[in-house]
Amino acid sequence: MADGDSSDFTFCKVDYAENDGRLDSPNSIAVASMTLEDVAGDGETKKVQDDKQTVSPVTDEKSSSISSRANGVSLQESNLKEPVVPTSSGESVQSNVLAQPKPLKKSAVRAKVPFEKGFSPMDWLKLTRTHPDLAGLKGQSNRRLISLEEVKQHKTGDCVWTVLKGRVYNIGPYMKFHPGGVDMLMKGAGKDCTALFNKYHAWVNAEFLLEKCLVGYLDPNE
Ligand code: HEM
Repeated sequence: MADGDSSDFTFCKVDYAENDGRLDSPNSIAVASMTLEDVAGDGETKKVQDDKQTVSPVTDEKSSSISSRANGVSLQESNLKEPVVPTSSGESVQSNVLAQPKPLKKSAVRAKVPFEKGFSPMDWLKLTRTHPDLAGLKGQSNRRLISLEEVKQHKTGDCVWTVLKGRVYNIGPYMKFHPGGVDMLMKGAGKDCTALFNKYHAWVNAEFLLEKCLVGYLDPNE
């Protein structure tokens, strides 16, 4: 920019001058103010944007407080301290929802373990397509009822059984493919892992992922 040029930027300036010093109701909010002179350097002064651009808040003239007509929420008299919730009868009720935020539910610490080469989710999908008997059924039906006692007896090697949402799976072949690692998956070995599963990733579609690992169903009469 050539000498003598001037530029003046003002961002988000709130004008309280005509507002008796109160902070609840600005009369105008300057969004951006910019004056550029001699932009092209040809001696001709051009005003790119002039004067204060103001956005007036939606104002209730009587009370000069901000009110949102779109959602019917009024901040009148509240001085923005507490949220005001509209009721079905149309009146506004003071709410302390924001004043006392609910404590966040502590979520489980999640840590992904790097995959060994050949053990990515895509490799698992390929394996399930080429090896239909990952459950190790050897011709047995995968619709039979299985007791928890029998599940407990399968905790090692290629035969690691777990119960998930009433189904019994052999998770042995899935071990090295599990994104949470072998150690984590082994916590479900020989027992019902539904609670642990939901704690870490209730959204995971195990029914699909472990389809070929289905051994049977947990006997509900136990
Ligand atoms: C038994 C069937 C299970 C299946 C099919 C399974 C599957 C998965 C899948 C697909 C992910 C990746 C999730 C994502 O990217 O958002 C994952 C991650 C994980 N899983 Fe499992 N899981 C099983 C059981 C368990 C159990 C019993 C535990 C804990 C004891 C566990 C702990 C974790 C952890 C800590 C992660 C890493 C967290 C993350 O994704 O950031 N999983 N599991």
